[in-house]
Amino acid sequence: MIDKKIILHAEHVSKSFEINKNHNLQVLEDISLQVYEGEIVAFLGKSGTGKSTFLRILAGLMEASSGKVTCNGNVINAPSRDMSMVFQSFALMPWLSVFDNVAFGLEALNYSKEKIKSVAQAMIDMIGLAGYENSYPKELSGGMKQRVGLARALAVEPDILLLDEPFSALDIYTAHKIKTDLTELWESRQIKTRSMIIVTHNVEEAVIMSDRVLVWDSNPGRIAREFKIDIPRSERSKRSVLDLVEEISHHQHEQIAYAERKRKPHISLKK
Ligand SMILES: Nc1ncnc2c1ncn2[C@@H]1O[C@H](COP(=O)(O)OP(=O)(O)OP(=O)(O)O)[C@@H](O)[C@H]1O
Repeated sequence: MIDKKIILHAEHVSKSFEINKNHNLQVLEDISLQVYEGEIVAFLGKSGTGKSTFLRILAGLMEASSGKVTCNGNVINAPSRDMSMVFQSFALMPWLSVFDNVAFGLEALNYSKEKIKSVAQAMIDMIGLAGYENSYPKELSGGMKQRVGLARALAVEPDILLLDEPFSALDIYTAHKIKTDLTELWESRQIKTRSMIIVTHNVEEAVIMSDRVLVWDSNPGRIAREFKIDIPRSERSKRSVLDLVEEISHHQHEQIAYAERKRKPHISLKK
């Protein structure tokens, strides 16, 4: 068996926030994760399980309380050019045109003006925004804004793309189209990204897009279970993944029911 290369490695990551002098909220507890070259990993879980917090720690946007993250063997304690992030809220700069939003990250890479221009234009064409170079975010639909977010993140050719609920603000048709485009770019290797992590609440999205679904549990947040998706991506359709979607949804319902039972006081009715 050929050993797969680990690109991103989190070791025993915990995080707590100080709520007040007497109270720390433990959001993540002892999370370890290895992300390999060539895979898409989905984080699936209900709200508040700490998925976004963990993603921010992986991206170097937030410090862990304990534990360590390395990307390509380098310790992450600040944003790294090996990783880019795509946000649910798009996080575009409203005062910049589509072209300048996409070119923004390239300017930090000390590329020549010509190279910035050609890379940004190639990315705009690839992601389906040709003709909108001079538009401003306020003139775009949600789907187009997220295409700009993706083009900006991909332009710097990150090894890892981190996607924090990238489709949840979009209508289902637009979301479906962008997901399909992104997975096609990934499958055909038109993008140089070697791994992706996608945070989602949507079981079907996780199963259709990823190679591994990691189901999160809360209080404190942790990875509770892993489901491997062995169906080739090109053969995945709503029908072919139905059993897996049902199995994962069933697991999630059991998790929620168990948490509810723990939360509620036991009531016994005596005659
Ligand atoms: N800066 C912060 N200070 C205090 N608490 C925080 C902070 N950031 C996150 N939290 C808390 O950490 C917990 C996990 O939040 P997080 O956003 O990581 O969860 P999530 O699983 O991504 O949820 P969602 O799917 O709704 O985005 C929540 O209880 C949240 O209130």
